[in-house]
Order: sequence, then C-alpha cells, then structure tokens
Amino acid sequence: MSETIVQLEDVSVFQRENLILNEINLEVKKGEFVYVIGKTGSGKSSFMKTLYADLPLKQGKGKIVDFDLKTMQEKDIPFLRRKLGIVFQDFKLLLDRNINNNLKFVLKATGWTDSGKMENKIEEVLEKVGMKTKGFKFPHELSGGEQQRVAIARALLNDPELILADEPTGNLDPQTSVEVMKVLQEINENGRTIIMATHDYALILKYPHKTLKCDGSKIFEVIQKAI
Ligand SMILES: Nc1ncnc2c1ncn2[C@@H]1O[C@H](COP(=O)(O)OP(=O)(O)OP(=O)(O)O)[C@@H](O)[C@H]1O
Repeated sequence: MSETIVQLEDVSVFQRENLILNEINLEVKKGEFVYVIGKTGSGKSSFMKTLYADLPLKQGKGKIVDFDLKTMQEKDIPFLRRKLGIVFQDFKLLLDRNINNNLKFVLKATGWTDSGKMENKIEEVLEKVGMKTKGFKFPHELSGGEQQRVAIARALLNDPELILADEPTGNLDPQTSVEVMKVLQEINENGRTIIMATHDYALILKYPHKTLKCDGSKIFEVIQKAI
C-alpha cells in the first residue's frame, strides 16, 4: 500500500479574512508528481503556503508528512520544514557567500555539526543537480538556471519527503526551464514526491503528470486535454 504524503479534507484557504479556496479534498501519495495550475490570483501560492504552514489551516483537516496542519503550533513549524524541500521562483540564495557556504548555512541551521559530513552532503546534492564543480562560485556568478539548480540542491539537503516548488521556472527562459524541469523529473524518478505550482503549460505538455487546477475558489484535477 503506498504511503500518503498529503491528505486534505474539506480544507478552506484564507488570506486574512478573504476566502481564496474552499472544499479542497486531496490525497497525494509517495512518489507522485503533481502540478498546480491556474490563472494569476487563483490561489496557487496560497495553496502551497498552506502546505508548508506559512498560512494557518483554519478550516478543514490537513495532514502533511505526519504533521497535522490544524493542530500544529508555531514551534512545530521548523520541524515540518525540515521534512520539506521548498523551491521558490526567485531562488532566495544568500548573495554574500558562495554556493558551498549557502548550503553549509542551511545544514548548520538544521542541526548539522560534523564538517566532513557536511562537505559530503553538499557534494552529493550539488552532483544531483549537475553543479558539483561550481560550489566555489557566488550566486551572481551563476546564470538563473544554475541558481535555481542550486536552490533545488539546497531543498534536497535534509532528504525531504516532499518537495514543494512554487513557480520554479517562473524566472527562466523556455530552454533553461526544461533543464531545471529535467532535474526535478529525475529527483521524482528517484522516488521523491513533488508538488509544483506553475504557469508553464509547455512544460506540462512535455512532462505530463497529475494536474490540479485552481479556479473559482475550487481546486480540482484536470485531464491534459482540458488544460
Ligand atoms: N499576503 C496577502 N494578503 C492578502 N491577500 C493576499 C495575500 N497574498 C495573496 N493574496 C490574495 O490571494 C489571492 C490568491 O493569491 P495567490 O498569490 O495565492 O495566487 P496565485 O495563483 O499564486 O497567483 P500568481 O500566479 O500571480 O502567483 C489573490 O486575490 C491575492 O490578491
């Protein structure tokens, strides 16, 4: 029986007092790759934020990688985030240090202390995204696609059970988007669960996966032809 990574029952998503999405019922199993699509302002980011507990779950039931979104407290959030790898559109690398030190910073912040182990882990994740030789470079010395690959490497540092990617190709040209997508695809083929919000229909057609659409305060599965 495959493991459930996300389970939402009758969930509503609010931004302040405004209802953005409601009646969300969803199950994501280990190893799935799921897209979240929808027009600007339809609630994709709000949905993703609910999953990583940036927006509190006020209505409905939600479980994500063993955490109960309804009952979890502020102090539990860092522990949830350690089980997730989060990738944003704007990379969010620290500009004042090189790639190795960006990754080391995250490892130290999440409790790693052994220098040798940290170095091995950094090499391992950079290799996974094809950036093994670039660890000494600063973010501004890398292209957008390379920076996003580093951001994906950073998301892999703590072997997350789920990767949440919010418009990861939003700042990239079509060719670079495909390269970044290939990295995500490979990570998924190695068993990692991925939920990715995107506007990029070309990518969805090229790499078809289960697709959820946000529209009219609802989120529902669509088949390729209907996108
Ligand atoms: N911090 C906030 N405070 C209040 N309202 C917000 C906030 N963030 C988003 N909203 C509102 O919530 C709605 C959904 O926004 P959201 O960012 O989730 O949409 P989206 O589908 O991700 O859009 P985009 O594709 O442009 O990123 C919009 O009406 C937006 O104005």
